Amino acid sequence: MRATNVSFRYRRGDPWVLSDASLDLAPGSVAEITGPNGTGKSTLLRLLAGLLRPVRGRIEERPAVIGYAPERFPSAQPFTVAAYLRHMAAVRRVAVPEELTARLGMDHLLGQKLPDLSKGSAHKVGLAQALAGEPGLLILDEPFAGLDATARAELSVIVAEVAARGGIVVASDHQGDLRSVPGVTRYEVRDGKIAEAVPIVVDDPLTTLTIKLPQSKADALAARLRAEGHEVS
Ligand SMILES: Nc1ncnc2c1ncn2[C@@H]1O[C@H](COP(=O)(O)OP(=O)(O)OP(=O)(O)O)[C@@H](O)[C@H]1O
Repeated sequence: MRATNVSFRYRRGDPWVLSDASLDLAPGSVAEITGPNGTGKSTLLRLLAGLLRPVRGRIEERPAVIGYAPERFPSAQPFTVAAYLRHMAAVRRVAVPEELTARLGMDHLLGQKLPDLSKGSAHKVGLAQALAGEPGLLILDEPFAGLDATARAELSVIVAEVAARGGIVVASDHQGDLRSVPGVTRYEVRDGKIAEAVPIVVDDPLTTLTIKLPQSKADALAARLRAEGHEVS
């Protein structure tokens, strides 16, 4: 799949979010999308998923079965979890993700109404519907946020399985969990472009650094460090 010279802005007169941005994704690849806050990561993911159309440029060879999980699951819908998953599977013409709900530890949620779910549980519903049907393209916006440790570990395994089957996985991931998946390529969205980021050396042991700085500069430094792939809490 290929995005070539893609430019996008939400409205005429708005600043361009992406400008002549290109990205090549081979079958079986896992791409982590990084970048400072508000730089266009979610926009890029929606463009790749086909939910937004480039204003200029083109996206080609997109796999037929696409799974997309947004950063925030829209839980204000009058369905139970089971009914929602059945409905989405029918709309997408894929199988109901029964095995996946067990793997994500959400079988006990199936009878609950979507608006009654906690944020983490609602997030799992979004993931389960995206993972249904063995997607050839899996787009995940901050998939690990709000998940319990067991579900986080299982999701990494599922992502690796999708890639091993030849699927393309593209995800933003502030938490850094995706890096446990072998062969992840990191890309940074910055100034409207997409560039391959410096690879993280997984074997390099992590250390914790305490930094004291003026409060007013903390957010900007945290964003910069996250964009470089560091864990910041
Ligand atoms: N629906 C929308 N309408 C208009 N502008 C939007 C819309 N969604 C996002 N934007 C703008 O597009 C730019 C990129 O936003 P986007 O959400 O893609 O960034 P992001 O890198 O995912 O941010 P974050 O790290 O905070 O999640 C921002 O300036 C944002 O305000």
